[in-house]
This record gives sequence, C-alpha cells and structure tokens, in this order.
Amino acid sequence: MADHTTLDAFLDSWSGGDPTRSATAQAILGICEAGRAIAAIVGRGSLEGQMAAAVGANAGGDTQKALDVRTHDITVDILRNAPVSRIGSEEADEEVVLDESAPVAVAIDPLDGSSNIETNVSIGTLFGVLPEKGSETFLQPGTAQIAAGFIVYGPATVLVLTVGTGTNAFTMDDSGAFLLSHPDMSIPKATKEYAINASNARHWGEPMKAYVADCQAGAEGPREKNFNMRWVGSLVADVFRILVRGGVYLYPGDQRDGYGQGRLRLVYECNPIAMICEQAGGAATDGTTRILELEPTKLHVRAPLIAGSAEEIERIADYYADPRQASPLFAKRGLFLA
Ligand SMILES: O=P(O)(O)OC[C@H]1O[C@](O)(COP(=O)(O)O)[C@@H](O)[C@@H]1O
Ligand SMILES: [Mg+2]
Ligand SMILES: [Mg+2]
Repeated sequence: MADHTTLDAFLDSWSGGDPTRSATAQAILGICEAGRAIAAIVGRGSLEGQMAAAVGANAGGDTQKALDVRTHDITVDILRNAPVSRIGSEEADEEVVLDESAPVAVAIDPLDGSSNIETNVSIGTLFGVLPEKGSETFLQPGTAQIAAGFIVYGPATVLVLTVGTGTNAFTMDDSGAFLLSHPDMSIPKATKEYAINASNARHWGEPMKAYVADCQAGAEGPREKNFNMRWVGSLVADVFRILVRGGVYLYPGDQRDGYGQGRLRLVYECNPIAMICEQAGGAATDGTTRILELEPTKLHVRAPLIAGSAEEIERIADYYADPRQASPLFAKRGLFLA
C-alpha cells in the first residue's frame, strides 16, 4: 500500500511554529478526535440505541435529536483541551466560552443532516476556524476563516479540509488515523448535474424556477444539454460528490415560513462549504453575493447557498441578475415558462 501523508504531518508542515496556525492545527485535530468518536457511534447504527429520538429544539427551531446533543457535548469536551477561545455550535443557542486568551474560535455544526440518522445515510460535521475577536468573533465574514472543513460519516469516514492553500481530503483508516487520500481536490468548472430539493419548486422565486426549468428542458432547451439530478439531502454527502465529479448544490430562499434565507446557517454551514469549494476551484454565492463576503448579523443567521462548479455558479448568478434574460436562447426557454 502506498504511503499516505498523515493529517498530523500535513498540519505540522503548514503551521511551521506560527502560534495562530498551531492553535488552528490543534483545534482541527481536536475536531478529528471528536470525529473518531462520532464515527464509532454512527457506525453502530441502531445498536447504539435511541440516536434519532427527538429531545428538544435548537436556536433555529429545528428538532434536536439525541445524537445532535451527544455530538455537541463530545466536541465541546474535547475542544476544552485545545487552545480554543469559544465555540459557536448549531446545537447551542449561545456561544460556549472556553478560554478567551486563546487565539482561535471554532464555528461548528457537530452533526449535520440529522434527518438522515435513522435511515443509514451519510451525515457529517462541518466547521470553520476563526481568529478570536471577542464578542465579534462569529460576526466576521467567511473570508476571515483560517481553516474550514467537514467530516463525512459515510461508507468511509473522510475529512475534507482547507487551510487556505487548496482543498485536501483525508480518509480515516482502521486505526483512526486520517491519511491524505485526495490531494489538491479540483471541482470541474462545467457540469451537467445539479442538487436541489425539487419538492419546494412551487415556493421558489423566479430565478431558481427559470434555472431549474432550463436544466430540465435538457438538450431541447436553452442549455442544449441533458442534466442529471442528485439530492442526498445531507450537505456533506452532496458536497463531497460535487468535489469529486462536479455539480451544484442549491438551497435557495423560498416562500415558506422561515425559509426566506433558505435552510442553512451562514457561520457554521455555508461559510465552511464556501471556503472548501473556492479552494477547490469552485464558487459559492447566495445568488447575488459571494458567500464568504456576507456579514453575519448573528451566530445562527441563515443564508441561501449555491455552491459547486464555477461556470455553473456564474450562470446561476445571471439568472438572479435577470431571470428572463439569463439564457442566450431565452426566447426558446419562454416555451417552457408559459
Ligand atoms: O430536508 P431538506 O429541506 O431537503 O434539507 C436538507 C438539507 O438540510 C440539512 O439537513 C441541514 O439541516 P440540519 O442542520 O437541520 O440537519 C442539510 O444537510 C441538507 O442538505
Ligand atoms: Mg446542520
Ligand atoms: Mg446539526
């Protein structure tokens, strides 16, 4: 078997003794230690007992399941031993302050995709590492992230990581070590595959309706090519596929109550995904603004997320700028819009 660089060696060489980078590296290693424990729990499935039982609601009003709360507790306990100032977690209304003299903070969704727990579908942990800035820490835009990543608990447990110099993935081996398996990931610029929860179509705004209608019109429509659709409904799994073979993930705002800014949270879901995609040559927007430049108004604020293949994202931004004119063949598309 070929020798693989370990995550520890990768982070050692990146941090090079710089104090903020070293703290970031320790935070990442802490998240991976939590990830190992979470992978073991997820891997035991229903033998673990009541993982999917509803136990309450989080700040966003979503049902919290037992595993959401357990993974939050595991992560916070482990990060107490790392040089981390504070944690902003999807599963806690308020940030958790640890050691305010530490140089970095962690924004985290300890377990994303919890509606998939009992269905044995991949779920994940998403995180960003930010410089400590007191009470303003989680109000920094995503461009401030020092590092970002996610762990997908799937057939393989894989950490996707960026420290601002490309995107790499590390697969967990039998001993729990994370080994570099996907160096320098690169999202193909063009794609014929999109990912969206199409059951919400009637609630979308005009740009998303026009974009998806054009994709669905296939070779006979204005895009003049046939598209494929994939939707796992678990952000980490959908984005890992996009990193490997291209595509776009779409969770736009829609007209349902509470969904005006989509479903996903900016600070610990959209921003990590945006940095990972950009560092892999892709892009991420809310339709009109680059995700990483959005100014969070609070820790749990939501944002529409459109992320993946760069050329497709550019095209989708055209639909937001002018849905009826986006396609060069828009007159032809008019046939499908009625
Ligand atoms: O169920 P929907 O509306 O299709 O949303 C699915 C999306 O919501 C998420 O599950 C995030 O929601 P949670 O943070 O509540 O798990 C994503 O992983 C997934 O892409
Ligand atoms: Mg989540
Ligand atoms: Mg969660």
